[in-house]
Amino acid sequence: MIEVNHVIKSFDGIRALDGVDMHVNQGDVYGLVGPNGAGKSTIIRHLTGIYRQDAGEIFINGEEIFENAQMKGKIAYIPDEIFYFMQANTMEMMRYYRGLYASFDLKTFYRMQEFFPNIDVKRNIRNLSKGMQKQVAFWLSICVHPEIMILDEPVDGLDPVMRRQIWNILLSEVEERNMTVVISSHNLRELEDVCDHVGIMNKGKVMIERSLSDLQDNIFKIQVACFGGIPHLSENFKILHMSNTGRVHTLIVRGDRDVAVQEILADKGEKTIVDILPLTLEEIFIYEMGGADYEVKEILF
Ligand SMILES: Nc1ncnc2c1ncn2[C@@H]1O[C@H](COP(=O)(O)OP(=O)(O)OP(=O)(O)O)[C@@H](O)[C@H]1O
Repeated sequence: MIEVNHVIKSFDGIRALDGVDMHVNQGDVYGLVGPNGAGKSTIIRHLTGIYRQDAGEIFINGEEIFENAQMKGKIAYIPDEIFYFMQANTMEMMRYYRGLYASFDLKTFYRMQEFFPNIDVKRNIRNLSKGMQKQVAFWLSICVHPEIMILDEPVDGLDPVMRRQIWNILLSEVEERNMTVVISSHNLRELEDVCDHVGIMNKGKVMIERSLSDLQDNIFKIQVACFGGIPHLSENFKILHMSNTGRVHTLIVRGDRDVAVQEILADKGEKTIVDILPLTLEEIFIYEMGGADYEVKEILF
């Protein structure tokens, strides 16, 4: 269980984190999304005990993480920019991980070698491609059998087959051992397939935190074919976006979908055609960020 209560962090007077609240239960696969500079990597560096917050609380399984070596031994972290020692090859890094993590499982290391056929374990890792370096980081981290895995842009730079493989391995660890996963990524299409919870960050805060299914239930696209102008919805709904083509109106709405249909039929008559369409995580992100004043601007020349 990860609990973050009102965490604040400033760098040179700039607030990178401005009161972050975040909750991740054991066994959750939690996707952390947000625009560039939202504070995702900064909060991740707090969850891994690299940074100490200026204010607020961070508890992992009820314990503070900063300078808590025992708790850090239960967490595997793959940063966006991976560090390897100069001249080290995969075997040497594996021995380093074994020394660092009591839970490192040598059998898993050799068993998993077949998943990474392109990695020459005797070759200097720094000479491997960026994607191969990511593979090694993932391979070593999985062998730790961590309670919590924290990943910053985990599949960035990996080819499609390897991406699928990495997600499969990750999800089977979640299923078999109830591992908790926090993933920061801009690849919302892939996150949607693996995450069960989502936190949307903006300007140093988590502005929305929900299960993915709740999030998708609560915001939807509604298409209404009707005469007599824009369909009306009560104040119980927030309309995030509206457009129309002829007499077909498309609304992106936050609220209860059944009630929305009832209200539109009451407003426009029973013969009105109302169609409800689910939104992808990427669409939800774009519309929610539009409401938070960060939207795709029309380009006019
Ligand atoms: N070590 C640092 N020193 C100074 N400013 C920092 C430092 N780390 C982060 N920041 C600032 O904190 C803010 C949040 O940065 P962060 O890297 O956490 O964003 P992010 O959400 O991970 O962005 P991205 O999606 O681009 O990776 C930015 O304004 C960044 O410039």
